[in-house]
Amino acid sequence: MAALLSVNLNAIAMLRNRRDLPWPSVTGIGGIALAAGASGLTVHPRPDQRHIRFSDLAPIRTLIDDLYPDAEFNIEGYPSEDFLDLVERHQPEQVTLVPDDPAQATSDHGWDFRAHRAMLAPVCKRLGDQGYRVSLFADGVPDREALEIARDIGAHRIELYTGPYGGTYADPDAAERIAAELGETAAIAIDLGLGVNAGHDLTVENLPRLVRHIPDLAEVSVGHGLTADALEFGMAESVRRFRRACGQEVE
Ligand SMILES: CC(=O)[C@@H](O)[C@H](O)COP(=O)(O)O
Ligand SMILES: NCC(=O)COP(=O)(O)O
Repeated sequence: MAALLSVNLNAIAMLRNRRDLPWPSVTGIGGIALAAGASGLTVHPRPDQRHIRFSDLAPIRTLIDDLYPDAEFNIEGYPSEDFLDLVERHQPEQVTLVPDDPAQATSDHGWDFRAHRAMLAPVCKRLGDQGYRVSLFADGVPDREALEIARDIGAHRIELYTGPYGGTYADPDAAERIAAELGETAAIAIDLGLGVNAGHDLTVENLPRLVRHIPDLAEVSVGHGLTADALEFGMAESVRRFRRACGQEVE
């Protein structure tokens, strides 16, 4: 089955936060994404709320419950007590735990499962006992023993960190090498009974190669690249709409 697409709304929230105005509407754009067939919405609220605000979560939950009950809400973040509280108040279908430092500009690595086993195990149990699907952010390194730890502490899935793969946009040989390694890692995870998601810097251009290497990829979450794509492919229509608003005759 083809990988599902969860649309990450962080970039939309960041654009909204430039002004003290309610647009672009994070929930509104989320609704457009779901109406177009996205299987879910992803948010990665950070402690400083620099893009997703904690107050964005309730309307997204309501949007899905009221209009798209088959869609999934995926909340990502570092498992601080505040984050876990946010998750438990908004009940996403999936929680993706990411080893982010609050000062980090964006996510740039997966968990060190050996070093963080003791911290992650009770968190995975707490979330798993409440019925959440738990996904752990993982580097694309085919390290079976590390992935066994992820499985043993109760993760249902891993999310492969694809930042290094996204960085190879000008180097097809490197893209092929990294995609093969991600594929090898995914195959081990699947063999261990874990589902495999992927995300970070994915684009229309780099997704086909990735899915060739990970035929059983469950889900990708995409924000930055998808927002850039929406701007590029939506800009012409917006210019026509604004020209009409200016009183111009537009073909
Ligand atoms: C875990 C991951 O790769 C994404 O959620 C990414 O961290 C998005 O966060 P930013 O939008 O802050 O870059
Ligand atoms: N979970 C990863 C994710 O949502 C990726 O976001 P982006 O790098 O596409 O902005």
